[in-house]
Amino acid sequence: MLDVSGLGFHYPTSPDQHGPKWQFDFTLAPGECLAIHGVSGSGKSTLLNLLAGFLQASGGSIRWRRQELTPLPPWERPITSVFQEHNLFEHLNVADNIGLGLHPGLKLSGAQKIKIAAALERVGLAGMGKRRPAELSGGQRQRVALLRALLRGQPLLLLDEPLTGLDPDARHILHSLLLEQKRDGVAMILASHDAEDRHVLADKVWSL
Ligand SMILES: Nc1ncnc2c1ncn2[C@@H]1O[C@H](COP(=O)(O)OP(=O)(O)OP(=O)(O)O)[C@@H](O)[C@H]1O
Repeated sequence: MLDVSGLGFHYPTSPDQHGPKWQFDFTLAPGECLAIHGVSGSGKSTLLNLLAGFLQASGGSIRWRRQELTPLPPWERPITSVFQEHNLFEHLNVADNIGLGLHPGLKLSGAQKIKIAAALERVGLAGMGKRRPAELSGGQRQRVALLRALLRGQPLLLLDEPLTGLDPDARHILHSLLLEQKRDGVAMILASHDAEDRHVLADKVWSL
């Protein structure tokens, strides 16, 4: 169970200004998806960045299976994030970008390489493992970023508009991939403006 309690945050602003402030409280069970939506600037990315550890909360707690996560740096949290900037490494090919999710030093077994090729095929990118990210379309890069995240196998997944701009076929494939993750017990938080994504994936919808 993810238990977020009294998680507070405000962006530092100049002393005579008062920036926006948030306090988040919610729980999420393994396999559940919480969708958050709201107008631009309502704080969706702020919440995801707090959970991922890219922003430090001013108070409150984030507990996963009773472990307190707030003191941990992002890489020690049981969390994978897929944010809007896909953060692919341009000097690595597609297969190696995904392989980083399996082994940070890219020491991959034959079985892991086969797993990467199969994952690429699953999302309609068969045979594209040797390409560089610059040789892919925006939607293809998005799929690579999502695969890298999923193959890491972390129990918590944070998704910031992961399917925006994809064509209907690609969306359909990624919906079934994400539903599979839920069945495997992965808990997810999805920031999405898209009502269909929320309808297909979310167990709870929260308007910020
Ligand atoms: N580094 C920052 N310093 C000060 N204020 C910030 C900073 N980053 C974001 N904000 C402000 O915090 C608020 C929430 O921003 P956030 O990016 O979380 O919104 P969002 O709901 O994800 O928006 P969008 O849907 O446009 O991505 C906005 O008013 C924004 O201007």
